[in-house]
Amino acid sequence: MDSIHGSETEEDNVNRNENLFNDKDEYLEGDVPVQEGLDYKGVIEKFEIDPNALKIIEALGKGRFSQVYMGILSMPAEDKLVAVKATHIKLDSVNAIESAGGHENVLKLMGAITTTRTKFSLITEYCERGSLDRFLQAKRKNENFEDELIFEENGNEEFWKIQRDANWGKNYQSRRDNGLITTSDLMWFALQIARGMQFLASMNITHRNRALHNILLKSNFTVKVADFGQAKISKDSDYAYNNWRKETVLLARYTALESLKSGHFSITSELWSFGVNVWEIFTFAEKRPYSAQFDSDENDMHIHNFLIEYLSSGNRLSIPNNVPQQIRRLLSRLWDSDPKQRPSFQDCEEVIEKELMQSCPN
Ligand SMILES: Nc1ncnc2c1ncn2[C@@H]1O[C@H](COP(=O)(O)OP(=O)(O)OP(=O)(O)O)[C@@H](O)[C@H]1O
Repeated sequence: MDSIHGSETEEDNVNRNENLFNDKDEYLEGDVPVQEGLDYKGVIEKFEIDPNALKIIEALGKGRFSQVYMGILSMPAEDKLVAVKATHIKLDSVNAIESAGGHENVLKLMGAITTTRTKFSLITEYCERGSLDRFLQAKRKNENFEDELIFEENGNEEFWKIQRDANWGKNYQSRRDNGLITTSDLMWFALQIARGMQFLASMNITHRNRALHNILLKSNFTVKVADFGQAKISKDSDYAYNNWRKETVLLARYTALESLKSGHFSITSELWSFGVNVWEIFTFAEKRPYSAQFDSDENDMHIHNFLIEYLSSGNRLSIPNNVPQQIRRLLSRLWDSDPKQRPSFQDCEEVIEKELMQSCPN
């Protein structure tokens, strides 16, 4: 599947610039020392970027703690399109990001501005198709999804479209070029997330900030896990504590049962969250997880207790019909209440790769 490439369509850009804001001039003119109390760990010298080498082009979006711009970074050999994330929260994660940026499916840190701007900025590689949740939402909205699963009349056995139509596999590139995505593409996204997460796990980095909007997509359909480590906000001030509380509530829908109970995260709890990401992919991120059972304000603190009760009673997210049987089984194992029973990221990769070989052997 590594050879699969896609080109950007107009429709893919739907919503991408939805959150435009107009304060870039103010940002560009800022030239004061970084705010006092900003508790980032020192970025080693080679990562510090000269602000004069960076030109802001346009705003891309806004997170809860940050504003993101597209920019051009002048480098010795070439000029590069980059994303500039201006953030004012305390970060524990710069060192983690630095050391982790060596995998195809992990967002690459190009540098940081820590000394001369009003805002601390992280400069990362630019992902043309933006966040995966919005990309999928647009595909669903424009009916640009082709389900490749075929069920026998008795409904018990499933086949791949390619098993009934040998030409189907040959045309995947032109389908992508026409803006259509398929079940194989969904599995391809899931596989790449597993690879990125496996890499982070091998470096002992727990992602923690696991929602699908933190997964970004390049024009060639390469997935980049982003924003890892950034939820590790220190608890020693009221401000940070309140943000940490909000973060906990927002991420509860992605959090493993045992972590909801204990507040502790581990590689095995990351596996549960990965399962929720796969569920989001196959539901086109149309709704937040558990919104059928508990749809409320994002800051509703009750979600935490609700989920502990709901999941402890053995309930899980209901898996839609477009999920292939093997992936369905994988999800059930990822959501095992016993963390030891969960498959590893490597196991996940194997299962998804095997399915992809069936559905899209090209
Ligand atoms: N490297 C990037 N390339 C292209 N677009 C990006 C990049 N990073 C972020 N964006 C865009 O900017 C938006 C905001 O990103 P950001 O990471 O600040 O917030 P978020 O992840 O959506 O929310 P939060 O930080 O609150 O979890 C994203 O949804 C995405 O559309």
